[in-house]
Amino acid sequence: MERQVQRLRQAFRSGRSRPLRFRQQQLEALRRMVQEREEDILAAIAADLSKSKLNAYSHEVITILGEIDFMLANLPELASAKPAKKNLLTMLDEAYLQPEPLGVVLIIGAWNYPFVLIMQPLVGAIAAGNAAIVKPSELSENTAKLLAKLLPQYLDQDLYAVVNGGVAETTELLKQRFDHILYTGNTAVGKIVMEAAAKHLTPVTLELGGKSPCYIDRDCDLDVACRRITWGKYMNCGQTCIAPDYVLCEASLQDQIIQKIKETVKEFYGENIKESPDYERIVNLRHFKRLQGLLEGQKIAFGGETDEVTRYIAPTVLTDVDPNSKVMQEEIFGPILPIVSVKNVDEAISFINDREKPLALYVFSHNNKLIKRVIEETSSGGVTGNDVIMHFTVNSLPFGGVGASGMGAYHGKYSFDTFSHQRPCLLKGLKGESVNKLRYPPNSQSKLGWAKFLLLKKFNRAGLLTLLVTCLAVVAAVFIKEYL
Ligand SMILES: NC(=O)C1=CN([C@@H]2O[C@H](COP(=O)(O)OP(=O)(O)OC[C@H]3O[C@@H](n4cnc5c(N)ncnc54)[C@H](O)[C@@H]3O)[C@@H](O)[C@H]2O)C=CC1
Ligand SMILES: CCCCCCCCCCCCC/C=C/C(=O)O
Repeated sequence: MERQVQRLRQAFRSGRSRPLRFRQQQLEALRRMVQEREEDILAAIAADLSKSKLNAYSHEVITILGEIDFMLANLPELASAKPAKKNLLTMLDEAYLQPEPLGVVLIIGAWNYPFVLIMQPLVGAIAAGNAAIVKPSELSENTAKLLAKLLPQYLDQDLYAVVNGGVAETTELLKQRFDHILYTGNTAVGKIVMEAAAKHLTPVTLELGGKSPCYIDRDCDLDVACRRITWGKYMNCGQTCIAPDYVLCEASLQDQIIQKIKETVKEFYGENIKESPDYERIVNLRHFKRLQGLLEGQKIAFGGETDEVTRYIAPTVLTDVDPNSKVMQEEIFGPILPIVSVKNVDEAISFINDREKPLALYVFSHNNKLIKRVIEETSSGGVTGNDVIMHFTVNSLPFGGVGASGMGAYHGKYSFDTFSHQRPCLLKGLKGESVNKLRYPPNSQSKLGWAKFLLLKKFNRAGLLTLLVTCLAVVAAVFIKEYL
């Protein structure tokens, strides 16, 4: 592994990944890969997650094609130097921010959206001019194998590599020195990644999970709210990092919500959910058993059927859930939706604030002021009002967590920035020493006065005019002294 990282570092140092034309070519090759190998990609995702090809396309492929198109359309602007504001001491100089690639970056993906979670960060890493190693999850082995086969066929092999494997291989990989690590997965492993990165002072982006709450206000269209929640909760069989984890609402709403979600489940998946091409399965037996454990001792409003052989768990709603029960202590990551009753929005806000900061927060209400208040008085990675999941799809919004749900963010411009260093550059000429004398020793009261004036003074319009005249006078004096 050490050799592999060295090989990538050498290729990065050659400067090959930097020219915009090269980055564009690699992104175009990536798009060609997705288009030409679409069938293989859909089949791999389908096999990993018991997912229909149609859903594999809309959950994963669309996102990546959109991200590549965004980068290709915006790369020249994103990569360009941005002029910076100057102070009076540097007003004749050139000041700008120059985005530069970080070097060799590592991207570690999770199994639940195995294609998106590798490809979307990779698009950002390439666009920003880096070399990259990607490590897909071993739990989604079909997609992992396919990525290891396809990426070298389309991308520059000296700059981009795939490492496959489980804990042992990832542990070995994490011993190497990288210039950035973007990790997606659970919080416990997030800490392991951060600890390993600290040994090399490598910055990290951690895309973690958490329990994303969903508050339903009394003043709300419950039909619409329940349809949207049903979609976001049971998509991918609940194995979505930003799925609504649990519902908070007043006790009087509980029965209606249960009824409406039940009707929507029937509308979406039919009478026989097991036969529905739109309903996935739990990824493996360990997670299946974990989820079965969360159902123990709970009051099941509907659903609750399980089948170990196919790892099927029916869309389930739990009612009157005790906030101290196990299902409310860990991220559910499955098709189980607990409803916890609260007296009012104040109690909902306290409930949310008493727990770790979630990755997403959802509020449903006709009352925009209430939505804004919940946003104002809580914290979370992202928010969608009157819907779920959808903030993920807006690539002008950074995607990431806060506190225990992660650090850093990506998507669109934010991916480019995550994998770039914004290098501050100040370019001065070699003239103007008479002004510079103000900052050279020996210091004096009058020099300090000038320094205060030039660096601290705030000007109104009239002041600015006076200043302009003063500056012109200074420039004229300098000019006369140095040239005449
Ligand atoms: N914030 C986000 O964008 C997302 C967050 N997630 C979160 O990820 C979690 C689910 O993913 P996991 O089950 O963790 O996926 P996972 O089991 O696929 O693990 C994630 C990655 O970590 C590696 N890994 C596992 N154990 C390791 C160890 N001891 N040392 C080093 N590397 C190790 C795996 O090989 C894999 O590549 C959920 O909490 C979910 O909310 C999932 C998707 C997106
Ligand atoms: C008109 C069709 C619109 C289809 C929109 C589909 C949006 C699906 C978004 C998938 C969400 C993936 C979220 C990934 C989170 C995670 O990695 O867990």
